[in-house]
Amino acid sequence: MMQPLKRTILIKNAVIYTLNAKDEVVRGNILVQGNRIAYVGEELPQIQAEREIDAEGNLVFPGFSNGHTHLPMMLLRGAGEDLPLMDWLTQKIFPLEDKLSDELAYLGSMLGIIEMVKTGTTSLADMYFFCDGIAAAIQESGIRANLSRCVSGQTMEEAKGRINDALRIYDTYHGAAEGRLEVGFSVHGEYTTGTEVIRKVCALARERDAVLQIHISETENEHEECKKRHGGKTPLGILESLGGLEGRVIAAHGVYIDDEDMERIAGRDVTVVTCPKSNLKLGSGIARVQEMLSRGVSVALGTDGAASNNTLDLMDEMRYMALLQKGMTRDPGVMDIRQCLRIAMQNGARGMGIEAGEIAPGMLADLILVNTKSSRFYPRQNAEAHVLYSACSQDISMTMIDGRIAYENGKIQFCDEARVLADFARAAEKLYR
Ligand SMILES: CSC[C@H]1O[C@@H](n2cnc3c(O)ncnc32)[C@H](O)[C@@H]1O
Ligand SMILES: [Zn+2]
Repeated sequence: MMQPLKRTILIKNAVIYTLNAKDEVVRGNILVQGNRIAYVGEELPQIQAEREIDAEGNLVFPGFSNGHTHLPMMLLRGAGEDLPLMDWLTQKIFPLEDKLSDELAYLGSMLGIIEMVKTGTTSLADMYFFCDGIAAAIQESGIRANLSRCVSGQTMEEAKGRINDALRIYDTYHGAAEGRLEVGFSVHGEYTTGTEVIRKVCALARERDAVLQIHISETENEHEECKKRHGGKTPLGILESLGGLEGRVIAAHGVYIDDEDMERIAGRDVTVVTCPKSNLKLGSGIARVQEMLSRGVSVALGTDGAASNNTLDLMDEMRYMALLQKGMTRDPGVMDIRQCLRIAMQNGARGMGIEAGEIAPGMLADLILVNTKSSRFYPRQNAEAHVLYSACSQDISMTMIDGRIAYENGKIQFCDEARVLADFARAAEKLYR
């Protein structure tokens, strides 16, 4: 018998969907040592683990990765309904955002992370303001995140304070939380931000090899107005001309990116994050995900904020994505199950440069257990189809992030959920007063 090791967790008797290059499914065991996966296979490691989990009847997958969200917008859920994007933003969201603070952003983020972890999310890319509050929630909860302070403004004068704050957030938090928190840079969108400001933020990201996140071609109006203002150039065309496609990019939404745009970004370090529910709810449209994939564009999945979704549940989101693409293309053969799982669990992590999204030795231990006891998993023949088409996030029995159990059998492990909910409710009362 080997010596006991610190923070060693042995998950036994599971059906493991590795999402590795060979797409192997293993009936066996996973050894987690520290924050990484040490072993995956049929053999039972002869080790005295700190914790043994008998996962009989459970499936293991990499955790979901949310490629685009705004955590504090949990506070704004239900605040603006049945409106198109620009009216939603200007009439409902911006006035409430004027009343936010770091304390509110912290509470909104804590509740958002609780919802995410309960629904199997292990990493996220957030762009917002009040990033000190968001960073506190990320650090306290144990989730993995790429965080960026959003910059907008037509002139450098207008954007200067925001750019300085983005740099302060980078200097303060990049690499914090034992490396779980990385900091990127973000631009709200071409339509709210002048070209010199975009150029500057792109350069800051590139110089640091940091991720640049931006809303891109979310609505037809945004896409067409950009072309009118810039001699036919699309938002992605503008970004390219400003040096924005040379580094690592998360392009959120991409509903209207055209064939030329797809050619522009295929093979580059650009991940288009599709947010199907937010796009449906705001009446923005349906992204051409299948077309992007067939042209070699990397696509990941995001929820956007809880004010436009209105959940942060990627299992639900993944199903919307699959069904919409089949319906839109009138081809049930597109978006097969493994491809959907990769988009929801692997591509976001890759876009953020996170070594997760695959259950394999050496990878970060970010994974979920899905319990198959409910009738939703019967008949027993095609469990992965049930995960995509009939399961619900309540079937997730455990979420592990960085080798730590963040959620297990209905209970959040990193905080007192009832206390967070009570604090959040009190703060929201004041916000809406
Ligand atoms: C970039 S975060 C700051 C800013 O963006 C607003 N926002 C949230 N969701 C969307 C969206 O889908 N498109 C455009 N802008 C969005 C948020 O309310 C903040 O003001
Ligand atoms: Zn957004």
